[in-house]
Amino acid sequence: MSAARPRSTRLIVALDTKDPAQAVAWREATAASAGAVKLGLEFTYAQGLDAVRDVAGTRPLFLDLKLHDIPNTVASAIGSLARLRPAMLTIHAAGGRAMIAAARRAIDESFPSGERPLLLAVTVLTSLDATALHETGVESDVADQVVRLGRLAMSAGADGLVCSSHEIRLLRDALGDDPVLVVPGIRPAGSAAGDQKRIMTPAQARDAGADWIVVGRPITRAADPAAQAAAIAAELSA
Ligand SMILES: O=c1ccn([C@@H]2O[C@H](COP(=O)(O)O)[C@@H](O)[C@H]2O)c(=O)[nH]1
Repeated sequence: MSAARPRSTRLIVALDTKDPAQAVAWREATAASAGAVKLGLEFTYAQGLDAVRDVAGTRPLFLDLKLHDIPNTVASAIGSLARLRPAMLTIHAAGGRAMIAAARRAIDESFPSGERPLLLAVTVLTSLDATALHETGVESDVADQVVRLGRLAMSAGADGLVCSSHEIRLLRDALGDDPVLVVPGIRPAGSAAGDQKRIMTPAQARDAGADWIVVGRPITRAADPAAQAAAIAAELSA
């Protein structure tokens, strides 16, 4: 394991809506508390790439489209996304070594140096527990599968991983401090889990070593999204 480096844990707010005006309102309400905005499948399929660019505005963009296809298609898709200048973009590690390596090459070829997004590989979705994972034919337990896919993705050229808080320490032990760990499945104490299965609080994720936490509904469904985002940011820096 490499020498520890100082880390702070920052907040990404997930703007999960089909409505551009709503997304902009959440972006503005959380601007003082969040270090980046996430736009993903819901918004992109509803409104298209130009709207993604407009809603992100000048905020760092976590473009969470979770690409998963044959290597040539993923590489071409990344070329099409380059005009959005995302700060981070996601692929599924389960797409395999050749797909991850093709994504790496596509980023290096499609983006000017200095403007390349972090290539993040999703390991095991935070909505999956052991039973749901086994139903897909994977017999390992969740943690082993996350570490297996994490090793694969990092050795194939990813910059970081999407995982739950439960696997952060295992990934750090296996891969050291280099991978950027982006962690959804975050629930402030008392929040409904919804469809998320592997959850922790913001402070727990910070203490485990997350670089970024991703929070959607606990902020966007709060009566006061600005106040909720500020409370999460305060919990991270406490
Ligand atoms: O494994 C994953 C990968 C991505 N996500 C995304 O994070 C947010 C979480 O939203 P909540 O409303 O806080 O549950 C959402 O945009 C997901 O697409 C994830 O949850 N798990």
